[in-house]
Amino acid sequence: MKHQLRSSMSTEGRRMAGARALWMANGMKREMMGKPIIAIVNSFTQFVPGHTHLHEIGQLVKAEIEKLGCYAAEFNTIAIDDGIAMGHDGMLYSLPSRDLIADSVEYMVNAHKADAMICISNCDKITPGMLMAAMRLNIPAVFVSGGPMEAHKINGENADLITAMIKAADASVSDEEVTRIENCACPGCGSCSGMFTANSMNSLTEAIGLSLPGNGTILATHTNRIQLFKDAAQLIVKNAFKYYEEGDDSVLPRSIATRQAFMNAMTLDIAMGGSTNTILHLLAIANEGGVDFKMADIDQLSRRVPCLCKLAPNTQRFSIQECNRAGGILNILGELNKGGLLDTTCRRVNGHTLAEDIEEYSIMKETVSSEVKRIYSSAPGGVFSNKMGSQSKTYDTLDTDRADGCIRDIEHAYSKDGGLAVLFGNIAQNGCVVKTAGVDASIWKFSGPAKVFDSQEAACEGILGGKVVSGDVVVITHEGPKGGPGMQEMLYPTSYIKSKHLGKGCALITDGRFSGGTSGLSIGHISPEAAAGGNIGKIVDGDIIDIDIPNRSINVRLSDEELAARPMMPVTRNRQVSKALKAYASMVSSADMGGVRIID
Ligand SMILES: CC[C@H](C)C(=O)C(=O)O
Ligand SMILES: [Mg+2]
Repeated sequence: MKHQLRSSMSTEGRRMAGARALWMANGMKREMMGKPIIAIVNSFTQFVPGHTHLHEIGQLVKAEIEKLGCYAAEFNTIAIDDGIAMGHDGMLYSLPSRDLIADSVEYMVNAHKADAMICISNCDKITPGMLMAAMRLNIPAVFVSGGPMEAHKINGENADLITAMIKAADASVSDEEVTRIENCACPGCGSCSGMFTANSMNSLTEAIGLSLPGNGTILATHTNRIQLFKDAAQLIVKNAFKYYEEGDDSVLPRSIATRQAFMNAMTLDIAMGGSTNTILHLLAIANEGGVDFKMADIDQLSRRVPCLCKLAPNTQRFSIQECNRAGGILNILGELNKGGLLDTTCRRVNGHTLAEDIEEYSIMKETVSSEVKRIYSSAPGGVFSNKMGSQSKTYDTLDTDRADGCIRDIEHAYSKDGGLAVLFGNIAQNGCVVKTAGVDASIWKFSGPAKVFDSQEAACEGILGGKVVSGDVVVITHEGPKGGPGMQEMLYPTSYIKSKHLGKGCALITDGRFSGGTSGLSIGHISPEAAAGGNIGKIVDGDIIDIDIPNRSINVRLSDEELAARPMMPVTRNRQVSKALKAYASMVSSADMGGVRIID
């Protein structure tokens, strides 16, 4: 049964003459009326290298769509660069911007009754914000991200912005060395080259099935990225007609991003040691679509999914470009499928099932198609460029070494249970998260005295000032979604712990969150947060904290009675919070629900 075009609201009927006049003033041809109007949700900005190359691509997509007879209208969302916003109170705005992006997409698409949308995202909060909007609106949608940044290597090891941050705070490193590293750490456009949050989310979008093969790993500078945009533009038109002309609901985001798809995506996330932010965002995206996907599901998966792929910051040997050479996301999924860990019946935005795409895009088959070789041979250009598709270098061979290559098979897994874990205990009755893939196995069990700080800034000062010593557990409170507000990423304190060469000697726990660039024994998203009365707010210096990743527990060594009798520690910091952020804080949930807005 056909579906009526949403846009008919403003293009049909005598009384909409004014709206039609305005559509034609925008450039719509009269013969386009009565066909789907496609929104191009772009996110170009020159504040973020992951978005600085998106200016022209929106109009290239428009041209591709209009060749097929549909009118396409581009608009832009905001995009915050976490790596620039952090280290000061700019980071308070990062997570709140996710929900602002989701709202801005809803406003534009519903105000103008667009029929379908192609979402051009990339960095940390933009992809999840647009995914939240897609699940909220549930109109035909295709995702295509700006693509990952090339990785700079020094003596075969990754040298990225995390390297720059750690070296810069290490007094033993010269100014010249710091300058040398910062000059090469980010060699142009794209989302920072490790399995940080942006690349984690763009890879998960590919796993969920809302983007095309290669979306998570084809480099931003490669010409194959432009081909991906052209393919996505053609696909959104095809899907819009399937939905409105044929009544085919299978192209809708909620038909694709089902509970099974979320479980597949989380399985991938655990297997690749993705950023812990993905847990926060997947919970929020599922919530928008009414999908039953909770922290308990993540905990259950983390106990049986092996870690099959480690990229920066979990290793300095590989980054996204090497993952692409090993077959990218669909080949990690292929290895997981061999272990029966996926539901491959899930249908994807290209109309295929996951089983079909895993089979078609495997690089381990006898004969690999030229299309598959083209995608996974995309290699770095090796020169600075902030222009999309500025080079077309290729690898001579693909990485099919599943024993010691970038992607492992289950027999050669880094660990039998995954790269992410959920812990519970009297500090986190509703859970907290840790990226196990980034924790040295020697400290999966750790106990030590608390050193408590009620702000990220105070913690940074304490770590750099020598207040934190080997054996300590750094506790950063009142940095949750409500308490911060905005649940800051704690990349600076976790990096400073490394700068002070305490990486294996200290733990850090917080109701805040971590950048995907964080590794080490860093436990975040503690829920309930201190600002919601959580027990983390009762911890004082010297309390013994017991962390046990294998047994999934985190406790302060106090009896229930002692803990209940403890008062909440007062907040001593002096932080100026704007009205906009206070409004956010007044409605936001703790991290265990994804830091979502609670209205009803
Ligand atoms: C590398 C740090 C990056 C900018 C980030 O914020 C993340 O991955 O979340
Ligand atoms: Mg981030």
